[in-house]
Amino acid sequence: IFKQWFPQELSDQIEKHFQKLVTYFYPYLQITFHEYQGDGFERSKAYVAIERYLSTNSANRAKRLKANVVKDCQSVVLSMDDYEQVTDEFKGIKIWWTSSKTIPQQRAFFSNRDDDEKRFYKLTCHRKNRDIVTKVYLQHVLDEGKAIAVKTRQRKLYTNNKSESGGWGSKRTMWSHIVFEHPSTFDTLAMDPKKKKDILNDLTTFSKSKDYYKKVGKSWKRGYLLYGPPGTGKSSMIAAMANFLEYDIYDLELTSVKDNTDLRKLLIDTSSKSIIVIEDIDCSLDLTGQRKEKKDKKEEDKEIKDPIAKKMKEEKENKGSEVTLSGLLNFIDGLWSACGSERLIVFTTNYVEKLDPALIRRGRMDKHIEMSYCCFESFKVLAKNYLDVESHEMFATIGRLLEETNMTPADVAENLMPKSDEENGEICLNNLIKSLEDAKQEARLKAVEDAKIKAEEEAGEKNSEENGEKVEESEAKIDDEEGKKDDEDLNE
Ligand SMILES: Nc1ncnc2c1ncn2[C@@H]1O[C@H](COP(=O)(O)OP(=O)(O)OP(=O)(O)O)[C@@H](O)[C@H]1O
Ligand SMILES: [Mg+2]
Repeated sequence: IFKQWFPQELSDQIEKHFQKLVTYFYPYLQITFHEYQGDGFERSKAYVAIERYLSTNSANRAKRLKANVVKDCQSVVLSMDDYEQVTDEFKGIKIWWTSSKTIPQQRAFFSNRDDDEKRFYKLTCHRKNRDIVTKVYLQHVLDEGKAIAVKTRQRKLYTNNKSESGGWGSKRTMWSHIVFEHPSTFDTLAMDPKKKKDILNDLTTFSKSKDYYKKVGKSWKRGYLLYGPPGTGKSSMIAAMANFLEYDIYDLELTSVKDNTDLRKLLIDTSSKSIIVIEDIDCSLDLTGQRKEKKDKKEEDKEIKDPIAKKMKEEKENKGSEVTLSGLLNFIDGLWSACGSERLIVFTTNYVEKLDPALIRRGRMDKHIEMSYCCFESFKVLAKNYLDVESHEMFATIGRLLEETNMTPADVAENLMPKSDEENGEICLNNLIKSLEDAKQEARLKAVEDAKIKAEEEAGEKNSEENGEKVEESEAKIDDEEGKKDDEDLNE
């Protein structure tokens, strides 16, 4: 009726003034957050954060909920259904959140598609609280939402794809991942309790030190070197660290990285809140022997005359990695390593003495952790985890034997694990004592054998020295005699 009686221009004017009048008396402020901003294909980060915030803080008060199964994640996130309203309170201020959507008018009547619907959240609050809501409350919502997202996300275990001669194609990504579900935690990890506490403190301090790192002018990362014999729990420790800090893991396979440039690209493509792991760093690449290798190569090339064989050899060599020690040093502590934040870099090795000192200096590898053979304290943790036994009369014997022999936690754990339904704690502890005694006996025999070999070697050396002296003497004798003969010849 309104449109019929008034001409278009006039009705526009009236509507404009009416709106003005309403805003003049309307005491509320409204802010909308759209799911997609502009032409973006990516969901707005603010929208996602608000969704998470509302789903945990207010969704239980809403009457109609919507379930979203988060992508490649098995958990269900409940959020407010469309056109639902919830109330939130912040420092005594009331804030209303409404979820809503706009539907394009031209949409075909029979169309079921909802991808052109535009969802948004609308915040309503009193105008007098404008400052506190826009400056403090919104920041609080976004931070909370982000923190909830981090807590509920599925953590991932990444590994690098092999880089090909042309680099990674546009479609292929540098890292592939699976969901990270390792059950190892610091509770299940058997090691000296003091050392464990020290590591836990170190990790907690690191994760809270964002501002401190900024203040001292360091990028927010920390290097750990885990070293020790095989089976002492280095890999388990990495998993425990990731579970404790709720970080992702990037397991870097150095031999599949073509060169230093690719190594740098991989680094840039890692996210924050992650652990970058290089396992068995001493075996991954012959980082120190590169120069020597090249010299040898020249000599070998001279020897290989057959052109086909030579070409095949060259091709084989080219396939290998060209990552150098300096490339790796820069990866850990160079300018590029400052991109991203909150990252741990962990190296593991069985032979720490083989590593280049530059690689493990403080600043690159800040904390060196030795994972050693099983001690009595570690055994107690394993006994509790594997057998639910906290004390037993056999513990004293085991403690003594562990001091006398070296056995890795992996071996101890294997002995403690029941192999059938009939095996109870006592049988398993007996098994452990038996294998500890065997190991002790074996070690003793080996020591005797080693001593024997050493003695033989020393005796051999002595003999050869004596022989050498004898040879020299006889050579001198021969020389003398020959000299005399020559003199006689000359005289004749
Ligand atoms: N300290 C430990 N606490 C608990 N379990 C352990 C410990 N050390 C080893 N284990 C057990 O032994 C197995 C092997 O351990 P892990 O793979 O962590 O050893 P590692 O030090 O990484 O060995 P490697 O040097 O050969 O890689 C694990 O599955 C774990 O169950
Ligand atoms: Mg390992």
